[in-house]
Amino acid sequence: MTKIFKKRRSMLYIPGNNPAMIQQGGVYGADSILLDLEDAVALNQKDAARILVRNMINVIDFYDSEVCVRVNHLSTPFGLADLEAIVPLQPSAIRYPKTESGEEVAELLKIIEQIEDRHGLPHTKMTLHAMIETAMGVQNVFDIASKFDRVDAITIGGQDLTADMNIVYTPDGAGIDFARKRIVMAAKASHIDVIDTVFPDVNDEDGLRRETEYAKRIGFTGKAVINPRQIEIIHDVYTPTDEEVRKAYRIVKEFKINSAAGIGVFAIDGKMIDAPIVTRAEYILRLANVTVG
Ligand SMILES: CC(=O)SCCNC(=O)CCNC(=O)[C@H](O)C(C)(C)COP(=O)(O)OP(=O)(O)OC[C@H]1O[C@@H](n2cnc3c(N)ncnc32)[C@H](O)[C@@H]1OP(=O)(O)O
Ligand SMILES: O=C([O-])CC(=O)C(=O)O
Ligand SMILES: [Mg+2]
Repeated sequence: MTKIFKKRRSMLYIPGNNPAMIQQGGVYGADSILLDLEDAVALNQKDAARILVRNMINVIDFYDSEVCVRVNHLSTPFGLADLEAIVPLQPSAIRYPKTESGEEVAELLKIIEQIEDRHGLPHTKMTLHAMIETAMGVQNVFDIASKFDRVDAITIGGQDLTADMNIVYTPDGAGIDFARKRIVMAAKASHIDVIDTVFPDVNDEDGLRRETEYAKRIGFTGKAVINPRQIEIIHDVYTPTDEEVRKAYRIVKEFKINSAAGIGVFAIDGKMIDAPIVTRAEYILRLANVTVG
């Protein structure tokens, strides 16, 4: 099953203990909202955040945004309570932090499914996003990405990963470049979404654009966001330009005509067109919601 074309360019974190931000969360047009019970919430606010998210999630209008909840890790005193409170409400996805192995995902899914069984819920509606943000997670990422139908996205958490590696997070991303590429490859081999880490300086628009363009170039399908001001830049980077769409349309159209005439390879403006180039063009058209008649 190919699940990679879900529209998930931007995923906006909202601290789970901030009712005003949650209330407003849907108006910014993010593709996804990430209601956070984990690192945006102070230890002494964990219970309050869980109750707030539980009470607000199904009464607030988040418009067209997909709604996901980031829970705490099961090794903390909060993880199980988070799942018990949130799974019955069936957000679009649970984002699970610091995922380190396929065994851990299997254990997590077992707990989620037991909760769903108790509430008479199917095991098919809500998905799981595994965050890869430790060196061990990077080592085991293919198992995490490929073994479970319910894992429909993986993400890199650059802040935690650099902390785990005892290195400094730098805007050039040098320390996490290997991890980024390895995580992308695991996602591509598993045909799931792959979301880049947050860009922490909300005032540095050029830096955000540069990092997003790089992440897109190496294969990420979207990016986590900490502030509404970051959404527009990310959508701009991830939305094909008119020129790209026109070019892709021409490639697919001429490919159809040529294939009908038994021709598999031809040239447009001197550049060779064959099957993989058509596949890339079709991807652009799908992102732009354009069909070739
Ligand atoms: C490493 C990690 O785990 S990252 C994920 C966890 N971190 C988070 O969730 C952080 C979320 N972001 C934030 O808390 C804030 O954006 C900060 C602290 C980064 C910056 O705060 P500020 O400089 O005060 O933001 P700013 O001045 O741009 O806020 C403007 C408006 O946007 C709102 N806003 C800011 N961030 C968010 C957000 N993430 N979600 C929804 N609304 C937001 C503010 O409430 C404010 O609304 P108002 O004008 O109605 O009062
Ligand atoms: O990038 C994210 O999604 C935020 C995060 O948890 C991290 O960087 O550790
Ligand atoms: Mg993290």
